[in-house]
Amino acid sequence: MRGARPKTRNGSLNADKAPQTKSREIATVIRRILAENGRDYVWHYVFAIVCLVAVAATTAFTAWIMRDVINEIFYRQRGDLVALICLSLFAAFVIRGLATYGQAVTLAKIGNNLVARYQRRLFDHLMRLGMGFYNDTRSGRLAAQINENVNGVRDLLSMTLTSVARDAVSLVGLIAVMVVQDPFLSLMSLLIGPPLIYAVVYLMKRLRRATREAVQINSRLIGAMQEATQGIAIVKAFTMEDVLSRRISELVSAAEQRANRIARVSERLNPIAEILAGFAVSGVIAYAGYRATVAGEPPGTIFAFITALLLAYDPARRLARVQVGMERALVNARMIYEILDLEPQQGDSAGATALHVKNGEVRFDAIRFGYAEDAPVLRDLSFVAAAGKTTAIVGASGAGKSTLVALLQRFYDVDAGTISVDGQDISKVTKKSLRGAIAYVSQQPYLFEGTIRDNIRYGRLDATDGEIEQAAGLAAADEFIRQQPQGYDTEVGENGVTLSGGQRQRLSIARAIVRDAPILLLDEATSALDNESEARVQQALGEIMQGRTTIVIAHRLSTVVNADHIVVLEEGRLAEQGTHAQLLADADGVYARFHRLQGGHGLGLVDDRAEVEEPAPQAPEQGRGRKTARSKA
Ligand SMILES: Nc1ncnc2c1ncn2[C@@H]1O[C@H](COP(=O)(O)OP(=O)(O)OP(=O)(O)O)[C@@H](O)[C@H]1O
Repeated sequence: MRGARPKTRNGSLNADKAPQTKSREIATVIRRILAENGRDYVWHYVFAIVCLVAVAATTAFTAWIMRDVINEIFYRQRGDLVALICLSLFAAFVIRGLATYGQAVTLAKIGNNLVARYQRRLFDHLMRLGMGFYNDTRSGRLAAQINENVNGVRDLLSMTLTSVARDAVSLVGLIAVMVVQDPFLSLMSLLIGPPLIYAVVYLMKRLRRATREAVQINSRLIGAMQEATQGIAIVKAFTMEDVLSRRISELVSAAEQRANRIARVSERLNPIAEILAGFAVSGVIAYAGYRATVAGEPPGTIFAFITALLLAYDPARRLARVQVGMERALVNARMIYEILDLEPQQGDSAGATALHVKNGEVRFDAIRFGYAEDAPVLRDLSFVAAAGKTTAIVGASGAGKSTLVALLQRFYDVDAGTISVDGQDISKVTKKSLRGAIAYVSQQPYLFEGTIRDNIRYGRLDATDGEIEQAAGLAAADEFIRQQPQGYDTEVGENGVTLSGGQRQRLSIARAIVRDAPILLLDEATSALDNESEARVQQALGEIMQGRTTIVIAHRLSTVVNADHIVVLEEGRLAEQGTHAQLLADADGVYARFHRLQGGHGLGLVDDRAEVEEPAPQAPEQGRGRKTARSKA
């Protein structure tokens, strides 16, 4: 059952592993990209290939025709052929221009569509990955890596196509022209092939590691910048600007160094290729010059040969370079597939059915759970949150309260025991139906890009505007929403920065009200609320708790006192449970002890004096409780 826990780290993006890429992996990855996407682009590819072959053919033709230009026009003085040769040359250039345009636009279209496809696919996949993945992955870094890598998938395909269909075909055509014109000279020129291939293979190896490191450092840098700007208030409050600037500056330097290293390695190909080409061209000219001067050979053949040789140099250099570029694209594509190949966790079990909630009783039965194998967080925990009642969970920080709430929503799977809703094991029902039956108000409300109305509507997508406004009214949010510049249609800033903590909290309560779910999970906010808005939030929560099974991680004394049932956790175990009065009655109990020692401030409780109704005195210790309560009045 153990699922999306740190084990997913194995597939996490931060692993700094060196890729064991073999050259056939390029073929494997390209085959996979083609198998997954190729079918939809067949006609686009056919058109692009026709264009690329036209480019190659016209290029070879311009070299070929040079022999007739020299021999027929200049050497034999055939004026009648001038028009024909010039027209055919002009036609070749026109065709080449149009074909180049056609292939470039088609390839760009395929490439852009591929990028869009992979972006959609990645996001859909990310939404399905378990919480364990997000525990291990920094969101800014992830976004930067996706952005950087997704282009690699596009480049890999377009580079392959361009290099194979245009450059390889051009090269073959031009070599054919060379061989037909002069086989001996061709052999001489082709001698530079083996050292060039050796240089490419050597450089590719060097480049592979540098590329992966560069992607990782760049995404770390962009992620760090994003985190610094997101936490700008803390940065300023703690005057962290200089420290962060220094840290970012180190990352910037590292990224700069990697980029320089990549440039040095990949650009090394240019001087190597130039030297080899210079060797071939000067060798050919020397030999041809000898034949022309000593043997008196007409210049046409040699001229056509040299034209073909010079024209062949470009595609040959590009083909060599494309190998280097492909190496980078391959690293990018592999990193994309590392994310896509991560198994989504907490999938629905085979034969999972929809959860049917009648009363909404939630039962935790002998739960055991830990985020890591050898660090249990919850141990043999059993209790029942009665249908339609409020159950408060209290316990010291780190006792496992939030973990409990996460398990009920199946963010993680339990290691042992069962959680059931109305007798149905939650691991055997669909996640969608389970989460559909739960409305969750988190301690730190999260607002998404969009308007206030959109943010409330995320509770239930088919909610009408009327229902949204009614929910906002119940959450005591309607008034401040109407005071916003565009009312309900006001765009919220990033995570609602333009709203106060209390306002954000009330919007998230409105979202939960709109959901209209039978089970309510509340992680009470203790911060960011002034007395007035806290009272309003309390009142709003009171509204929606009516008649629903509510499990609340209680921080306020009033919530605990008024709860129907209190569950006290200690180091992941059930320490005791009962009502406030029952728990206080046991003077040696954990709850009473904390209450006594800390006068109501213990157990993570907040002293919200104005809210607390004085409980009936039942035990001597309760006198202290009352004292606290009374002093609040
Ligand atoms: N995502 C996580 N990965 C690993 N360990 C975690 C994770 N979340 C929580 N823990 C650990 O699990 C234990 C219980 O944490 P939990 O958040 O459930 O406590 P809590 O009772 O809600 O605390 P608080 O009142 O401070 O929010 C802690 O020791 C914590 O370090």
